[in-house]
Amino acid sequence: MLHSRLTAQAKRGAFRAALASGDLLRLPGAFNPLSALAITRAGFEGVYVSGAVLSADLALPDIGLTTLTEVSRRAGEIARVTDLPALVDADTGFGEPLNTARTIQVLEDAGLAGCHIEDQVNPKRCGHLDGKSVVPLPDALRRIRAAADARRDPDFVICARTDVRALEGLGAALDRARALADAGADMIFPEALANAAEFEAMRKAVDVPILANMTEFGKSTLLTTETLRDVGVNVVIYPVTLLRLAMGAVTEALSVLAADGTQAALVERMQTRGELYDLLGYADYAKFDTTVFSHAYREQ
Ligand SMILES: C[C@](O)(C(=O)O)[C@H](CC(=O)O)C(=O)O
Ligand SMILES: [Mg+2]
Repeated sequence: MLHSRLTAQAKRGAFRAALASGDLLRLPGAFNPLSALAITRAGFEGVYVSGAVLSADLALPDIGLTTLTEVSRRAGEIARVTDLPALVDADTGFGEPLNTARTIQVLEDAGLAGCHIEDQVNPKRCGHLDGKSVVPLPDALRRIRAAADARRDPDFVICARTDVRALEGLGAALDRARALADAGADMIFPEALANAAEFEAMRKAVDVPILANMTEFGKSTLLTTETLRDVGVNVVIYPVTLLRLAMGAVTEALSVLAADGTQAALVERMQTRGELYDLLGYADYAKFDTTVFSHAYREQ
């Protein structure tokens, strides 16, 4: 009931330990707190909070329009319902290095286990689209140093994302990843690597954990968990997968509803009332209510 019994600190400690284990941690993107419950129930190792999903949820494109307040609030709502660690997309840090420092503290307070900060120029865009650009290396390093210095819980994971691969090639991405790790990044998110061989090269280039972004309709081949494990990836995110599936179902359902004049044909594909209540832990709330009621009754 109320879902998470763990403090944010405990989740961060567990995330650190899991990263150090060398196992592959799978983090599907939650599009709301309820989907975070489903991810938890399904046995995944963590929850990802995507900037693309958060923007889309507000009916906005992913071009840096969302604010720290919006992101931290939604990410906090998601993080608090699960015992799993939640990693959030903090885009470019929401401003200059001083803003990035504040971002880290706000996200710590919101109960996140970590976040990633990228080296794109503002306004940023999806890492799998053309036309993006990155800041010079010294600026990228300043963002990461500011983030690392600001953190109060040493277990809060600061992941540095570099978007250099799609712009300057793999060699430049490997160089930048090394420099970001030296500047204090706990993990590297090399955006838009092409294939398994490139992840393998990244694995060899840095000593810190690396993250693979298995987003659909992008520049990266969709690799299986088996392949990702083989090349030594530590974290895999499926950032927009659940939202894309849900919106696919929504779009189709609307046309069936409009055509048939009833949702009857759709019912068998729905999560049932019973399944929803089970996921929510409805029975536990009812039990709690009874306890409160009996207690109050005895007092009278
Ligand atoms: C990971 C990402 O930053 C996100 O916001 O989820 C996006 C995902 C996407 O747009 O498919 C990105 O890769 O830039
Ligand atoms: Mg993003």
